[in-house]
Amino acid sequence: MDAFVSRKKPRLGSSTASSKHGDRQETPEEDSTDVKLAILLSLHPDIPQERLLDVLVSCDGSIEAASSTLLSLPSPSKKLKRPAGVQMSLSSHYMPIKKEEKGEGEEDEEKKMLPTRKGKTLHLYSPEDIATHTPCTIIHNFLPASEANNLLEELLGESPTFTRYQFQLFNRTVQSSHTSSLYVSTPEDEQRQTAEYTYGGTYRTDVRQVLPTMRAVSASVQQAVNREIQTRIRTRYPGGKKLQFQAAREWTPNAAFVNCYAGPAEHVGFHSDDLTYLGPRPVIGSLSLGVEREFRIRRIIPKENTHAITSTSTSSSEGQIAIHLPHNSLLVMHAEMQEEWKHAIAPAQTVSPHPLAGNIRINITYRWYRDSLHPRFTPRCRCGVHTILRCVQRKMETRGRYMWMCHAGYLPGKQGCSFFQWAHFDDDGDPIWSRKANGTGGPTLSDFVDSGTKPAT
Ligand SMILES: O=C(O)CCC(=O)C(=O)O
Ligand SMILES: [Fe+2]
Repeated sequence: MDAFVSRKKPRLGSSTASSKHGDRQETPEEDSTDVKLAILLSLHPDIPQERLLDVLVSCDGSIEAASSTLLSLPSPSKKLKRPAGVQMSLSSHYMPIKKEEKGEGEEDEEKKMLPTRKGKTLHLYSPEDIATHTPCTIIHNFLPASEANNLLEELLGESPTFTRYQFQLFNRTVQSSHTSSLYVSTPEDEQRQTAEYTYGGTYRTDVRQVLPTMRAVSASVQQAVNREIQTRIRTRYPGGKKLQFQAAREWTPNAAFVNCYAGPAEHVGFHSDDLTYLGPRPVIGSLSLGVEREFRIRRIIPKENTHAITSTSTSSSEGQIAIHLPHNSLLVMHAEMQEEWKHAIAPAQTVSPHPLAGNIRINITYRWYRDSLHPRFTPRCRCGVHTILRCVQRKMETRGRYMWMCHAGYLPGKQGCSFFQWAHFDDDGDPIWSRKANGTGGPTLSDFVDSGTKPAT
């Protein structure tokens, strides 16, 4: 939620949003969002605080713009699930850009400018539009229908015991609106995840072993995601080459957050996924089941300062993009996503019930935790909490650089030790340590797909 910062707040010790789930990445340069939120709350007392915050983010922190956006929103009773009159294809909206701006490895730029506007949301449905205008690609009807239903039922069976994570927001401890759980491949990994990995500075207690259908499906996810990555590199990245710090190796998921949104109001606010174990330029495979919901994305780095790639219109005047995620769709968040965009699942006023799930949406985000970023290797700060990896997003002079920093300042009742260290990576995104790392070798997480054959180290 760092898009609306206009003045600096103390580096550490002041609270901001952070999560057990570990999926929020916010820079230390954030400011008095609480003041802005309080003003908005006084102007719009009937609108939930989280909604106000989302709109404030989408308006770059401008109270005036947020307030007029809120006034123009339909009242709850009028809101439609799929907005009427919304474009189903963008072909009629393309605006040409100059030929000389074309990059090698990029598709024809003629079609690429996107009519997003601040405070407005552009709805995208087709895989072609999504690939062209966002850092994501989507595969609809990804699994055979019966397998998708089996997976949905398997996870619906588990979801009543999922938990809400807690995080700090404006000096208050609040709970996530939706529930989730973390899945890994083996019982040993379950144990390691609870004992060794921290999320937002605390250990996770709710870690589970992948269930049979989920494991079976992982192979298809792995295959499809790797295919999408290669297509993306070939067709969209400068010179047809992977991005700097993007892994060169095959993407092999070994951890997955399963999210449950039980009803239209459950949502997740704008965030970037935590890079601490994924490393820079990560790719995430996100499988949606049950009720269709809107995945909102918003660019946070001006296009001219990015490493790439997807050609949307120019930076600061862009609004949000909503990607519609129907049952059985696989969304791939590509390597440009986490550092340059934020994403959210927007609250909905209504949803169309799904025959098996009712009003519930289940989502699996398949992730690849790098062995080289196991917490035994990463820097420890003076207060004993694992450091977290962040990318500088706002500060112009250091934008795009990575840093290890203390997370304690974001925990309830804890002041950070202000530990800070620049992070260095090789071209494939594995860390280069200036001093000897904290540990050498040792067990790492097993891959979902071939954990049976991978030697236990
Ligand atoms: O539910 C989704 O599609 C996204 C969830 C998400 O952003 C996350 O788990 O980090
Ligand atoms: Fe996320």
